[in-house]
Amino acid sequence: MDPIVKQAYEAAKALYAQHGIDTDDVLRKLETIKVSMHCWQGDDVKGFLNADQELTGGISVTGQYPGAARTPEELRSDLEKAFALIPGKHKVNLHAIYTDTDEKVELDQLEPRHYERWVTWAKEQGLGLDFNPTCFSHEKSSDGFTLSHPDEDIRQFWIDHCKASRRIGAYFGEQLGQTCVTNVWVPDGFKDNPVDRMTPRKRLKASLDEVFAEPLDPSYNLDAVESKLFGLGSEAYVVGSHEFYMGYGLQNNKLICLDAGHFHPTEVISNKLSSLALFTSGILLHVSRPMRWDSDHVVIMDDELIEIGRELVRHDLLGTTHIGLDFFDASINRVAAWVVGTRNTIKALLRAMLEPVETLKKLELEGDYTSRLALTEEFKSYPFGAIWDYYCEAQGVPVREQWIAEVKEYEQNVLLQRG
Ligand SMILES: C[C@H](O)[C@H](O)[C@@H](O)C(=O)CO
Ligand SMILES: [Mn+2]
Repeated sequence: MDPIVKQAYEAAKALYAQHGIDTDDVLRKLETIKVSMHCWQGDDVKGFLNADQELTGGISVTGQYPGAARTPEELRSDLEKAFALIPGKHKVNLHAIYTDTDEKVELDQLEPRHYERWVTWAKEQGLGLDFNPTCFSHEKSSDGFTLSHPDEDIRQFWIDHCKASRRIGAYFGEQLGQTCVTNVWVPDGFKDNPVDRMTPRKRLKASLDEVFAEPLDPSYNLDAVESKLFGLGSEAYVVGSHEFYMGYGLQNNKLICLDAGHFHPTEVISNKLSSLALFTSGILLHVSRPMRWDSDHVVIMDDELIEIGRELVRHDLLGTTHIGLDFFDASINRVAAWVVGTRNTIKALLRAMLEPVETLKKLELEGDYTSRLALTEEFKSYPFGAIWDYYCEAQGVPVREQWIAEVKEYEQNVLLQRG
């Protein structure tokens, strides 16, 4: 252990102890928290099934940074590099288009065997896997509709794809001994004001009922549904709105996925957790960073990330909340994007765990808002960085910015060789 890191930790530990916070305990708890790192940051949401297809569904990746993964092997190598720079053991979130198979297979025909190599790798790496049907970047979604499509055959195709996806999720869970969260997001919506807002929602509801009809062991697979306010090309109306999925999820005991970029620009998901948690058995988060729109920027330590961490910690929601990441930036090194976003998400949880929550709650209850504000502000400059550095060192990953040199070396030796 680096003596400077150790010394700084001991000094910080003593400061936190004055407020009854046991930093060793905090780090033991932090170690148990898994973040689901999304595979699609590694190749700009292309996947391997129909890699030539244009990215559709109202999402967009901008940037030309070299080195995107072109094969499952390359993507796994990049993920391994990122995980080597992130403390803790985590999960990888796969989209259906990230098959690893020599077969040419359609989305509605997918089977667990098309992901066997991912499972073998996840076992070797001690990682969990999550899953998502891919209801975009396909000729059958070219007019912007999938599970709510008016054409029965097309709708059935997407229903069958989502059913297949749940079985793949259950296979992941059973094989890896870690529950897989399979998250359904569909882009369906209208660019301009619709006349009939209700009928597409009726069709989406009926489709979901079919998708979820098969009972699966919840210790293997948990279903989630993800809403959205608008997308590129669905600015006026999205079928799967927040109200739609909140209703559907509550009525059908599904995890409700809150994506930080899927609401009005000033609306935050942190403020939703304490309400939803009262009525759901669990929540899925897509931690992202919308900039003026659902831009999916890399997650930074901004006010909203700090607040998400606080809500999860203060209300003891870590046991029932599945934390996933969802951003894609092709203008910077993609491995670095993962590392920055994932380290920040874990660090935000640590920051929240290092706050004197009981004292603050007591002050609030007593109506001493002056002390509540003053103490909250003072804690912003408490030395959580020293605890973080110690955690990184203890977990065998680079301390502070030392990881940047490793990414640069990997870029030279691996990413730039991809042409
Ligand atoms: C690629 C993901 O499925 C996608 O980002 C989805 O989760 C989403 O947030 C769409 O805006
Ligand atoms: Mn999302």
